[in-house]
Amino acid sequence: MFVYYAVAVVAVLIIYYFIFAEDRSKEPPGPRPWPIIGNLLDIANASSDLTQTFGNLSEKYGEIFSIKVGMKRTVVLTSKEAMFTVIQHEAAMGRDRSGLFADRSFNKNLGIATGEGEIWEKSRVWMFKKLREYGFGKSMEMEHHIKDACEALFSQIDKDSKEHGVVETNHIFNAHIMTIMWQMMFGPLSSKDFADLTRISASSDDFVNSGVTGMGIINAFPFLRHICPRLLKYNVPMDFFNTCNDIAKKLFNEAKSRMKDLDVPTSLTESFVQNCKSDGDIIFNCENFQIMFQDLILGSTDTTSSYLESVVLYLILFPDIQEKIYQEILDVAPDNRFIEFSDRKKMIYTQAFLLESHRNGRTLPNFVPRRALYDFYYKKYIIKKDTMIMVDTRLYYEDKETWTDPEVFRPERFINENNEIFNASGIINFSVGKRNCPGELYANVTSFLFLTSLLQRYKISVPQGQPKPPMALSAGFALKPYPYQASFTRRV
Ligand code: HEM
Repeated sequence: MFVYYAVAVVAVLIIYYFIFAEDRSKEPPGPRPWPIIGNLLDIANASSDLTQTFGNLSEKYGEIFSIKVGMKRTVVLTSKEAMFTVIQHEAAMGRDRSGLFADRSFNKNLGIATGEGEIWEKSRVWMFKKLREYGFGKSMEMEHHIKDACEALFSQIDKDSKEHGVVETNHIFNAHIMTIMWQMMFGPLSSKDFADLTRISASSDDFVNSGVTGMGIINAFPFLRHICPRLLKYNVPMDFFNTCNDIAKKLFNEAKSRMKDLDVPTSLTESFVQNCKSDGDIIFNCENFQIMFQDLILGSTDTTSSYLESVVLYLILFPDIQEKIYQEILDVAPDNRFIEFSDRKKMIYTQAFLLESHRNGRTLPNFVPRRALYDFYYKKYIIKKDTMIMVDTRLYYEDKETWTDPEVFRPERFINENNEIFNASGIINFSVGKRNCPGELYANVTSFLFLTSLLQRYKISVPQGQPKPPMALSAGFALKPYPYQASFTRRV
């Protein structure tokens, strides 16, 4: 009996596949999707590596192609022209708000990273304007927090070096980087804050370590998270989101009770609370605050930390390059003073190294998926309402016409004959347009200061007797090196 049912189901699927499949002739080309599973077989067959898969499909179908990820109609953009044109289109300002994305925000349109329309726009503008008042981007104030974070990192490196002779670099930056955003949101760190930071940091590490397979399946088939949550490790990201939400709610309520006795807010959170005047306000309410807190903590921490892990990897893989940066540091600060962000103008090679690290590290190669808010066209192709829009930056960064020798790690490609930085705009890791990454400056200041203060203090190398770690990167929430160890030898 079972065999008859199975044959009948297969027959229906084949009839659907060849006869009833919808007309997609005006959409970007791509492999024909199967009912229910879409193109998951093409994706799985092509390669286990998503960016490789997208590259293979792009070779066959061009700079823009269609796939169905489960039931979700998706277009993938692989050329700079396609990315820049589509991503900046007003119709492409939506986000995927199904499955995990919906669950993380109480099934509501909230926050910056997954919010849409008025809520997104107003939340983003308010948050980043206010952050600037509390130090964000203002060189000296933010540098002060970064300097403290570097000191804490050095203590950890010294301790690990003393105890083990080497340092495990996996996640070494995360907790320290989190403290920078924390202080801009809540003010100076207290001992209570350290307990919260440790909780968030631990659950964020679990989230990032849990891998992307389960989340990819949930993304393709959101209903499966209710059927087999444990198998798909659905609890791991949800633990992280719930931990963030609990802590944000607690801090919101604490600020609320403080504001009863205060006229002038002393932190961003108090400022937010002061604006919460009416219950129905769509921006100034506790739930929107909780989601914005998640956006900032997750948005600023894992990205910048993964990028810095790549930076340290390139330093140990290319000791000559490390030495050149160190010489530049000595030229600018022979007395070993703390290097400031304004010093970067005199540190052309260091800047070029950081750009080349972005080109190789890519960090968020698929950006954050967008959703088409209405039908629109790219060249002759229609991108229909509710289509997911993804990018893949690898082909662009490996394009020989653009980069001549993309396979070589060569900071000099960003320096012109007048010893000035050249083609910095070739780095597109922070995306473009009005929904680009609002944390670009923060990431650049943080990575510049972490790099220079690390090299002022240590010579970093592959531990003696160990093979060089691979340059290939591992995919997770962000792209980062496979775990590796490094020796940190004190210079001063
Ligand atoms: C190396 C570090 C970073 C990289 C490579 C990176 C990259 C990105 C990318 C590609 C997007 C998606 C933009 C789009 O949809 O077009 C994004 C969004 C976002 N990033 Fe970053 N980011 C980094 C650091 C940061 C930092 C430090 C912060 C916070 C200060 C931050 C906060 C955000 C937020 C809130 C969004 C959502 C923006 C929106 O939807 O309007 N990011 N980031």
